Amino acid sequence: MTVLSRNPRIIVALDYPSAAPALDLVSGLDPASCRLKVGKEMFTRLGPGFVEKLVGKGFDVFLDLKFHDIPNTVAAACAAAADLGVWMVNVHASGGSKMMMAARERLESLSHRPLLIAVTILTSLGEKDIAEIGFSGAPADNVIRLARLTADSGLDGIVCSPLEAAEVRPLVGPEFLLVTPGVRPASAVQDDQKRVMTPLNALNNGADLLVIGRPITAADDPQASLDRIQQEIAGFCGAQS
Ligand SMILES: O=C(O)c1cc(=O)[nH]c(=O)n1[C@@H]1O[C@H](COP(=O)(O)O)[C@@H](O)[C@H]1O
Repeated sequence: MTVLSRNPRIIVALDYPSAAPALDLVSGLDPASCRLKVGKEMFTRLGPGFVEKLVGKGFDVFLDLKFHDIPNTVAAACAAAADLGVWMVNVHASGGSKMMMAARERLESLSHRPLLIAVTILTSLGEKDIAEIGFSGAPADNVIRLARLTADSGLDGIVCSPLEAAEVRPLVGPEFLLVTPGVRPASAVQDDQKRVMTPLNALNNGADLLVIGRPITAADDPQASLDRIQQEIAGFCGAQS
């Protein structure tokens, strides 16, 4: 298993339509104080070279492409991600245990083995949304079910909302990573997220890593916004390090 230091706790989601504003923000950041996420928008526009550039600057990069396909395809895609030098990669837990195990086994065969986590129930979905796609019960019940499946498949953690972290933690043990988007400072708008919590409450609820995008990237002063969030959680991070 890849060794993980929980700190730094914040993963900045670089969801920008072009490289310039992302690189502008990144130029003021210290790899020791935050991690970065590249998702579908930037990867589709800018490709692997952009990811390698961030890795080259010394950042832990979470490549968030949420793979969901047949086991062989997902395993090969995860290996391609590993070749970029990324720190973490994700798949959808609803792709099933065979898919997740194939991805894990492929990564285990490599010299650079990124962390592998699975998305449970997207944080933009509420109970009605998941009913529409055939999931019964509350989002939390489904997160718990998929968290167990992910842990049994030998992955390193899950993506869930911070609302579910406290319920999931005792089921998966202390080492299993709970990576939580749906994080909003008290003053921020919710955007399209449905299951949200403030950064400090998310950590107190058992989240390990906070994925935060628009509260930082869409702010007038992204750096100041990130600094405020860092200050909000500084006491927690100091106490845990
Ligand atoms: O896997 C993810 O990172 C992810 C899973 C999920 O359930 N919800 C979710 O919002 N995300 C990602 O986390 C980021 C959240 O961005 P903001 O809503 O702008 O903070 C986006 O890049 C999403 O793609």
